[in-house]
Amino acid sequence: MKDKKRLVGFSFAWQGIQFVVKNERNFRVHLCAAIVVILAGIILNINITEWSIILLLIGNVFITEMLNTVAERIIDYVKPDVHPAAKQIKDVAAGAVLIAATIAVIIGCFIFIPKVAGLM
Ligand SMILES: Nc1ncnc2c1ncn2[C@@H]1O[C@H](COP(=O)(O)OP(=O)(O)OP(=O)(O)O)[C@@H](O)[C@H]1O
Repeated sequence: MKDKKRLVGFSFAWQGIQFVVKNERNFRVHLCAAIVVILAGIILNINITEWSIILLLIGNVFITEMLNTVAERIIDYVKPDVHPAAKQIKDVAAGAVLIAATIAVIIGCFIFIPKVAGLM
């Protein structure tokens, strides 16, 4: 019984992931970027520490993007008229994504630029 409940829980979680992939353009952009970075990691043979950092950064961007979607959906569900609090919630959530993505790009450059430069 507990196992069945756990499986149903996973299925709802999977539906949540499918939802953002299907409905959130920005999530798809991050997903494509993650695939490119993973391919680059394979080609450039990055080490286990670098993989750990890259995967943490990718996960961080995905999670932040999903929480941004949660904030947007809650506001849209509650359907306020245009309201400063609604604007602040959406803007802060979007700001979190921007910070996560910017840090991922900067650290990605730290890891990949020396490797690409080493090939030249
Ligand atoms: N109810 C509202 N009241 C005030 N400002 C709002 C409201 N809804 C949205 N906004 C403003 O419009 C911006 C864009 O909102 P929107 O819901 O289109 O999200 P988005 O960031 O474009 O996300 P997505 O493209 O993923 O839907 C918000 O960041 C916010 O500044």
